Amino acid sequence: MKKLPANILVIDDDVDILVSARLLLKQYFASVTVCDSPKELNELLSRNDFDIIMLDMNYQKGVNTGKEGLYWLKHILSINPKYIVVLMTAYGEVELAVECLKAGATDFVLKPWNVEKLIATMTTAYKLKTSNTKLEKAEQVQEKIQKDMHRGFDFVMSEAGEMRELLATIRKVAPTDANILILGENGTGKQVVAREIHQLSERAGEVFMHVDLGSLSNQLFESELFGYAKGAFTDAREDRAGRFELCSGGTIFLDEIGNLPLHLQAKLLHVLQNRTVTRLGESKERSIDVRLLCATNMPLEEMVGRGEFREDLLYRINTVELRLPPLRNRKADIPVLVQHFLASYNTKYRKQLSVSKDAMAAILHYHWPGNVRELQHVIERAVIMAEGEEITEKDISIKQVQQTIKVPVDNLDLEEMEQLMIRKALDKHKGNISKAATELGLTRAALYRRMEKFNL
Ligand SMILES: Nc1ncnc2c1ncn2[C@@H]1O[C@H](COP(=O)(O)OP(=O)(O)OP(=O)(O)O)[C@@H](O)[C@H]1O
Repeated sequence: MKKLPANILVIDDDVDILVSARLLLKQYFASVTVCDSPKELNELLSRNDFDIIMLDMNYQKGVNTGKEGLYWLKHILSINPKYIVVLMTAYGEVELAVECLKAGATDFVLKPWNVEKLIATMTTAYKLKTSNTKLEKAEQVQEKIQKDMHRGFDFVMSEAGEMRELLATIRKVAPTDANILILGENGTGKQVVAREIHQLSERAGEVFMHVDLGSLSNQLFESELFGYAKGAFTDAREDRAGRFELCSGGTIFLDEIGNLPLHLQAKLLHVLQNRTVTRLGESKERSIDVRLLCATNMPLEEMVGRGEFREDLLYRINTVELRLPPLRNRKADIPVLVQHFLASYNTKYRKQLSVSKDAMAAILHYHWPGNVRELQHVIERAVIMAEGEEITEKDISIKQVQQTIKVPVDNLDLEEMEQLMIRKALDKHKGNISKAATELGLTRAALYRRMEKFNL
């Protein structure tokens, strides 16, 4: 028979009872700790994460009032009201047992016990513990999910051109449990890709937890990620699980990992190596089972060279590295993304707009410093502003199109100069190929060839 993964503590001053409880329970449950004095409770509870505590009612020879048991029951529940306590009472102590149930005990067993009844009681108590934990986790996770609800995280990517290989890699690595580091400029879609990986993994039915490390202060970083015990700091009014515990079974996405200060990098490394977390203000370690995805727009390898990022942490997080190219280098994605955003904003603003050829040409020739995020905003604004049936070039408010590109006079790299001049001409003429070609003294075909060469 498969043992239940329960961690049980049995407290009784009668050593014979402890020996037989241990022998019996070990056959059905993963871990059984025994102790002959409730005075050791504080120490035991601070070091271990017990699922069920089996507590005797009397600890002094000749005293059978059960008052001591009631006292220790209350003591345990004052440490954490969520503890599952099963009491051991003798025949004739029914009134006392009822009093204990009112005080918060989960159940009681009669001594001497009937083996089947004892195992059934302990199994039910363990199921109650796990469903309470799931409920607690669900409530806390719900809060985080609610925040994400209004955001659209549909993932679209062209199957053509530059992105084909990247898509293939995403599909290949997603179902594995490999740690993945996603690199790319701001707004290139690192978070969308992380969510897609989670969706394509075996953990899809579990939680996806996004943690923006860039927005957490040092103090918050530890309590948010690892949780805390009541009283660990001034505002810690109750025990709270951290994000790692909350998403156990699922995926954790550490965004902006490059912002993590060195001393916290060491803590994170410890968690990843041991697959356990210790809540602030506690000493016991709790196991976690999470898949790790990280993202950054910072050059982590250079940071390792400068001593700003731990090399051992880098190797732990980048089993697979995905580089999301900036939007300007993945032109095949632009029409797909435009249609995607157009469809969703048409629905949102109750319109049926399409994009005119001129507008699409301008979009294709812009260099999108803000990447997909900027494109999304531009399309939303255009949908709002457009008056006819089409989005025209004038609805596409790409301010930077008009900005002058400075040609560095000390740069003598001919290819780079050529690229800059072409971009400058295209910007000046808002993506109009004929006008840009005339200005550059090239035929349209020659300009197209160069644009292809430079991926413009
Ligand atoms: N491939 C994509 N398909 C659909 N939407 C996308 C895609 N890539 C990006 N987006 C949209 O662009 C916006 C920015 O994406 P996301 O937040 O994933 O980028 P990021 O690289 O994580 O940005 P930052 O580095 O600034 O946090 C989001 O609103 C997202 O929905």
